[in-house]
Amino acid sequence: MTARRPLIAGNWKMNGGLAQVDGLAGALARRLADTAERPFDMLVCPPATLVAAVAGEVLGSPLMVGGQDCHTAESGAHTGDIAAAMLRELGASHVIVGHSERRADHGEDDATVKAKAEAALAAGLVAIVCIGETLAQRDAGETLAVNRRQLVGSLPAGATPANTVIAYEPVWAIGTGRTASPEQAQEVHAMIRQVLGESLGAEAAGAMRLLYGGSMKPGNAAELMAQPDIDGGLIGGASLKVDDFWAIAQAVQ
Ligand SMILES: O=C(CO)COP(=O)(O)O
Repeated sequence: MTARRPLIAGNWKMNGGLAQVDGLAGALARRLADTAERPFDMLVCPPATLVAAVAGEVLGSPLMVGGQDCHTAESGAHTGDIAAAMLRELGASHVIVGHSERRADHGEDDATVKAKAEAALAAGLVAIVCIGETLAQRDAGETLAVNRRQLVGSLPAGATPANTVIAYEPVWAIGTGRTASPEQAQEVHAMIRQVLGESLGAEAAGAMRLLYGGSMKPGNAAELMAQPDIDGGLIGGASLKVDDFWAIAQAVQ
């Protein structure tokens, strides 16, 4: 089995301002620089308005910067939208696509998410493709089927372990303080890796990073990331506090 380097990714969502450029991103970059042993990669995804400032702040440090969304097109008449290449030009290396909040708030379906992920790859960004079931779907016993459908429908053509990360984020666990149990998360992650194997082959599936997201905190990160198919976290609320985000990274074994 290929060793997968854990990825600790923070999704700031629509939070943060100029104060967080130094106070959050800068602080994390300094901690990373001061840490000799660092068995993980770390990424922050601030709002688009802060990507350039954060990228400038952390330049030369191991801390990576990503966007939270991109358009499917390279450019054009799409008021208010952002192209993947624009994020890349600012210094971003990653972009989140298909977050459940965007699927809900902006009606993004799997085909749109796939097109966004492909736009990200074309621009040289790593796509973090999000999937996850609602509580109603889980209660109806549809968890594995829903996640399989979303994964197959959202996976970009040309996905490799180097350019694509999958994030499993059960909608009912996001921002609720109610996290999936390690067993619940692992069950879905194992299915994801199996489905990836069917479309990409066993070697690529074994090397691709699968993140868990949904109320990941310092107190539950270790047991989640100890699961065989969980390779890090996509963290919302706890990524807005330097100490909490750092503590989650320290939970990597
Ligand atoms: O949606 C998430 C990350 O993308 C998870 O958010 P919380 O960590 O706040 O539950």
